[in-house]
Amino acid sequence: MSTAQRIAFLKGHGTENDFVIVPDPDGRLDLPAAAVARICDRRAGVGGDGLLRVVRSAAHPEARASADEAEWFMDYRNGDGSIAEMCGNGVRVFARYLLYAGLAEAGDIAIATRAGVRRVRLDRSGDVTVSMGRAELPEESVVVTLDGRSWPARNVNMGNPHAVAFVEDLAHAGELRGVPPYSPTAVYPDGVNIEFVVDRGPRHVAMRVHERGSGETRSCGTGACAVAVATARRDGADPARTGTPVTYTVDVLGGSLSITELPDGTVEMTGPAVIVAEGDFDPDWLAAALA
Ligand SMILES: N[C@@H](CCC[C@H](N)C(=O)O)C(=O)O
Repeated sequence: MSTAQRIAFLKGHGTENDFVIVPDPDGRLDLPAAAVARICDRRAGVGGDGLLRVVRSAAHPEARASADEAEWFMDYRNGDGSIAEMCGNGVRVFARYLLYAGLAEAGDIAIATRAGVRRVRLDRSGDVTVSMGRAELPEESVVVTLDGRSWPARNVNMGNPHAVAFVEDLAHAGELRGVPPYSPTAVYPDGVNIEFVVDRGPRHVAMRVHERGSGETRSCGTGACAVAVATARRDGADPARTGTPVTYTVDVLGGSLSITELPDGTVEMTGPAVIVAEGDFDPDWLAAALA
């Protein structure tokens, strides 16, 4: 057994969008993209759709300015190691971890992300609610193509980019092995998360998602918010105009999320967040992954 210092990790998920959580309060760990991809590898690593590094805002250059408002920064990485601005399921799991580790109290927790500070409400058990900020709906949109069929997709930004396509049948989405082609690609210079959506009933939809940097996942929180807002506009609902909140249930492969758009334009997401396991990286394995 190596005598090198052991680094802890945990595993968690939110509606089966799963994450490796790496506590690094003082921001000492340098995690290059290749190391993150190795850790998230489902065969050769711990396995996960993404990685959540838990860093004190004061110890991270991208979050230092938010340190007075939010003690902790969610350094989110996709499964391929790329950096994303925001992760909706991730921020619920991140908050659950803070409580689990005794780093925060139940109630309201502010968490710094690359998309800004997000406020999270949670108790010792039960669902977690996050104020996800406002959805932006840029005019430029794309056409998404899959298995020889094409659909227009609504452009929604939840801090990260989404293209929401309403389809007749989720089976049309096949296995979503690669990035579904979209055009014009210039609309999303940094890539995009693509949601395929069907109606399930009044204010109730189901989606599948191909995530930028992770492939098809069983859930995407920011994607579910984007879907709820795009569906509301399609249905002629706009809380900012009517003053009435609108709630959609969004089914994902890994469960269900409740998304409410409020009259002030902000979006609230409620769903589960689970810590599954904790352990240590083998120091030699980690050293090789970091090399
Ligand atoms: N699964 C996440 C989104 C993670 C980031 C995304 N893949 C991106 O690159 O923007 C969620 O729950 O929101």
